[in-house]
Formats: sequence, structure tokens, C-alpha cells
Amino acid sequence: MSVIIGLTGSIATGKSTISLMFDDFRIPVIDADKLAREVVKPGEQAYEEIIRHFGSEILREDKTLNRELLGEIIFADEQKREQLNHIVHPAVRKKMVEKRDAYLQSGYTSVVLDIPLLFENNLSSLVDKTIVVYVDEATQLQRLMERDDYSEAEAKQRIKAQMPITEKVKKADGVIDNTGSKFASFEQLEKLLLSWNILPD
Ligand SMILES: CC(C)(COP(=O)(O)OP(=O)(O)OC[C@H]1O[C@@H](n2cnc3c(N)ncnc32)[C@H](O)[C@@H]1O)[C@@H](O)C(=O)NCCC(=O)NCCS
Ligand SMILES: Nc1ncnc2c1ncn2[C@@H]1O[C@H](COP(=O)(O)OP(=O)(O)OP(=O)(O)O)[C@@H](O)[C@H]1O
Repeated sequence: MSVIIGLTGSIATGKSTISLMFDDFRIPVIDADKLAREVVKPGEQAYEEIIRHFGSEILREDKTLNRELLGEIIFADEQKREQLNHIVHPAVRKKMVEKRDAYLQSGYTSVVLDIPLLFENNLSSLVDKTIVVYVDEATQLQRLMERDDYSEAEAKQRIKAQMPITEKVKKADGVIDNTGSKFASFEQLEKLLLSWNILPD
């Protein structure tokens, strides 16, 4: 029997950090953020739609998307964020399902979908179990500011664009508290997978 794991959390709580650890269990990970970058490459349908909605000012000189500028726009304006989500999310979802099914067909019995907005977008039906990567809000803010060099205001704006991490914890089947060391988080992941009887493929 196969198990699809939905890995989520809030911005900068450590999803990517935990997702790398699945390598040790030989469980493949499908990264929604990565797919969201692929579907907006020049020539893709979502790329054309973004230009129609946001204008060609949203492009860099080399015609690729100016992600920094688009981020500034959509995290400051909920309506614009919804417009972008409406363009990008269906394409990401389609690619995720295709990749998930390809892994299952090739014999993997466990697959991870790393989806930042899993609960916001009601995507629980795509997975069998959910893991939320948690850190307290002060740690989240500090790690986000350090990683992306954001001001406190910029970081808070991005945190506010998602469901609070405490709400996500309530919805999770399993929680990894990533406030401590990466090794402590790895141990929690290992324990969780064993408790679900998920062994390396
Ligand atoms: C606005 C964009 C261009 C900014 O790009 P940038 O390279 O700076 O950030 P990146 O894509 O690495 O996202 C970083 C984190 O921001 C958060 N985030 C991204 N988009 C959103 C959104 N629409 N709503 C809430 N949080 C978001 C996620 O936690 C994500 O992990 C980009 O985030 C984007 O295209 N967002 C829309 C697609 C989306 O929702 N992606 C997230 C999951 S599919
Ligand atoms: N246990 C930890 N101890 C110290 N730093 C950590 C730990 N886990 C993650 N970090 C750091 O915190 C930052 C955020 O982690 P990461 O990029 O994995 O978060 P994310 O949830 O994937 O973010 P996003 O939602 O933006 O994709 C990174 O700089 C990472 O190196």
C-alpha cells in the first residue's frame, strides 16, 4: 500500500530543510515551490497570463520574471496575490499529481509532496498523512529575516499571507518542532515515520 505524505508549515519554518532528510529514507520529494518556478518560465501559459495581468514591467531585461518585484506586489495586496495564485496554482497542482503518479508507477510506496499552502488551498485530499514543520513565531521571524535579508515589516507581511502556524499544527497528523537543532528534527522525523510504519523504499 502506498502512503502520500503532505509536508507543510509556514514560511521559513523549515520545510525545505526537513524535505532534504527524506533522502536518508529513500523517499522522493516533490517540491511545489520548485514547480511554481518551472510553470512561470518564458513560453509557459502561466508566464503569458502573468504578463497580461501584471504588465511587462514585471519582467527583467532578459524577459524572465522579476520574482523580487512580483513578491513585493503580491505580499502587499491580497487581491493581487489571489490573482497570481489563480494563474499559478492549477498548473502546479497538475504537475504535482503527474509527478506523484509517476513515482508510484515506478514502484515507490511513499512519496512526499512539499506544499507550503496545503491547508490554505484545501489540498489535503492529495495526501494520506500530513506533517507540519513548526517553529515558534519569534524563531520564524528571525530565520526569515536572516535567510532572505528582509526588514521586519517585509517578513511580517509574508508571514501574515499564510494561515498561522499554530492553526496548521492543529490540523496535522504529525508535527516536527524545528526550533531546536536540525539533528533533533531528524530524530523526530525518523520516529514519526516509524510510528506510521513507513520504512525506506
Ligand atoms: C511571488 C513569488 C514570485 C516570489 O518569489 P520568491 O522567489 O521570492 O519566493 P519563493 O517562490 O521561493 O517562495 C517563498 C515562500 O513564500 C511563500 N509564498 C509564496 N507564494 C505565496 C502565496 N501566493 N501566498 C502565501 N505564501 C506564499 C511560501 O512559503 C514559499 O515557500 C513566488 O513566491 C510565487 O510565484 N508565488 C505564487 C505561487 C505560490 O503560491 N507558490 C507557493 C506554493 S505553490
Ligand atoms: N533547525 C534549524 N536550526 C537552525 N536553522 C534552521 C533550522 N531549520 C532551518 N533553518 C534555517 O531557517 C531558514 C528557513 O528554513 P527553510 O528554508 O528550510 O524553510 P522553508 O519552510 O522551506 O521556507 P519557505 O516557506 O520560504 O520555502 C533557512 O535559512 C534554514 O537554513
